[in-house]
Amino acid sequence: MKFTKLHGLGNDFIVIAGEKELPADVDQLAIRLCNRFFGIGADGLVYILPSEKADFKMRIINSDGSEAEQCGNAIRCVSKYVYDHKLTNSTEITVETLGAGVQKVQLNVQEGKVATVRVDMGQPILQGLEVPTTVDEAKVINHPIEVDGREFRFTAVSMGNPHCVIYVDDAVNFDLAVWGPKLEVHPMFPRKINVEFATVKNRAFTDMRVWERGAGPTLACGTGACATLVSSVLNGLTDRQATVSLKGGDLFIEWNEEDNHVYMTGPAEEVYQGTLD
Ligand SMILES: N[C@@H](CCC[C@H](N)C(=O)O)C(=O)O
Repeated sequence: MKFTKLHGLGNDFIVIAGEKELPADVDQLAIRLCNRFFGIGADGLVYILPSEKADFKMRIINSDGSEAEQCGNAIRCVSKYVYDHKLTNSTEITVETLGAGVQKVQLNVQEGKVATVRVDMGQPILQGLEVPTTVDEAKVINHPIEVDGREFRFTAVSMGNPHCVIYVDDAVNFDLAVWGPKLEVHPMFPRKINVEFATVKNRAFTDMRVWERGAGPTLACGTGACATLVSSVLNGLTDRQATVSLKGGDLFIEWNEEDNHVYMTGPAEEVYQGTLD
């Protein structure tokens, strides 16, 4: 079986195309292949499948074997793969996701290859029970949460997958490894959660570090960057267009007032191809 390794700002994926459906043991396969010591190593295993509703379908399995509803960096990688590998010659495509519907993608092609990708990530979900959290409120903004005697305040946003955004003094040096795993499995989050620690630098620029559900600390998270921008607007901290700066690089995020959709623009890169026994 052939695979291709791609990444979006260092959030890396093993991409498999050409299959009709997910294998039955895809959770075990993801755990084995994503292992950085005994496998290929990646944050997730991504399948590009045929779709009845869109040009392509994407499924993403986290490195712990759990399936995610959506992945912003993976959708950029999938978009680059299908164009660069000539599965399409269109620079405007649609990709079906498990939890965020069909997404419209614009490809920026330079010298015959996709350099950056702009994705319509759809409308954010803000109703507390729908994110899901255990808080039954229309919006969960700056809500208290206690972990090991420390109180944080979070804003809940679903981009198809669940996120909680927490503002801290210094996101870049924040101790992700201590607080991330505890918040990920907090009882307030029935399907677990992706945790973003953010520091707003000015109305157009935010530092963010992420602890991902099912994958731990990653260099970047596309849906997490979208959730951070939405949260920052809800908290009155940034404008509706801003750069979210991650460990692996920057994403440009817009939350459009007219259609309520969030748009994400960023790069995707292919690293290598290989064959699995
Ligand atoms: N890295 C991703 C999100 C991947 C899924 C996430 N870990 C989850 O379980 O929801 C992104 O770029 O959005």
